[in-house]
Amino acid sequence: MSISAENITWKVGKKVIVNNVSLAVSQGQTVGLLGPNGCGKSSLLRILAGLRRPHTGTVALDGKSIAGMAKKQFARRVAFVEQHGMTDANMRVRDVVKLGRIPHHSPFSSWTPQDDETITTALKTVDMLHHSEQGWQSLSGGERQRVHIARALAQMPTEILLDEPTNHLDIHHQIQLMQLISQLPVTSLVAIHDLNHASMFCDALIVMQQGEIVATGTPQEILTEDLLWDVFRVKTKIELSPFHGKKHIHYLV
Ligand SMILES: Nc1ncnc2c1ncn2[C@@H]1O[C@H](COP(=O)(O)OP(=O)(O)OP(=O)(O)O)[C@@H](O)[C@H]1O
Repeated sequence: MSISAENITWKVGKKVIVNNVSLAVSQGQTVGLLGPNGCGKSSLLRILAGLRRPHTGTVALDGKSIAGMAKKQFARRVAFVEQHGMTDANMRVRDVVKLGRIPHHSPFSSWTPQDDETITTALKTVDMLHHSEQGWQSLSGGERQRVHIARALAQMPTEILLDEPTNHLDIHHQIQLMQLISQLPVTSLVAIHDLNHASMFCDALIVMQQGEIVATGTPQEILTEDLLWDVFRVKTKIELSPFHGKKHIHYLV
C-alpha cells in the first residue's frame, strides 16, 4: 500500500468529524473522495497530510506510521493541495512554485539547473508558464489554483492529496487537470464533487457520509442510483457512456 489509514477518529469537542475511518490506496492509483458538504473529506485529507493529529488511529506510508517521520522526509513524499490554499501575497508565480523544491534542499545545498527545469515543467504542465513573472495577487481564482498544483508537482511527490482541485477552474482546465492527475505516475487521493469526472478519471472511489466511509470500490461497482440517492438525495439515471465506456450520471429533476 502506498498510503493507508487505520481506525482514524478526529473530534472537535464532543463532535465526531471523522469516525473510525480506514482506507488503503495502492501505488499509482487515482482515488476519488466523494461525499456531501461537511461529511469530513477535508478533515480526513488534512489528517492524511499530517496537518492534524487524529485522536485515535494511524496514518502510514508503505505500512510505516507517519507519526515518527521527520517533516522534511514526509514532505519529500506527500504533497497537499488545499481547498483554500494561501500564499504570501507579494510573491511572483515562479517563486510560489519554487517553494515546492524546499523539501529537496538543505540550508547548505545550492539551487541547481534541475530545480529550474522542474519548476518550468510544473508550470508548463498546468498551463501557467506564461504567467511565471506575474504577481500572485493579480491572478484569477483558477490561475491561483493551477499555481498551487504546480507547486505540488514541483515537490515531485510520490503521493498527492488534492482537496477539490477543480474548484474555480473552467471546464477546459477541469478536464485537463483531472486527466493530468489520472495520468501522473503518483498515488493520488482527490476530493471531488463532480460525479461524472469521478467516474471518468478515478480508478477507485471512497464515499463518505457523516464522517464515515459508506462505500469503496471502482466507479463501475459503486456508482449506483441507490447510492447517490442514499448519500446525496439526488435522483439519477446512470448508464454506460457510448463515448468513453464509463458510467455517466444523468440528474433527474
Ligand atoms: N476546526 C473545526 N472546528 C469545528 N468544526 C469543524 C472544524 N473543522 C471541521 N469542522 C466541521 O466538520 C465537518 C466536516 O468538515 P470538512 O471541511 O471536513 O467537510 P468536507 O466534506 O470537506 O465539506 P465540503 O464538501 O463542504 O468541502 C463540518 O461540519 C465542519 O463544520
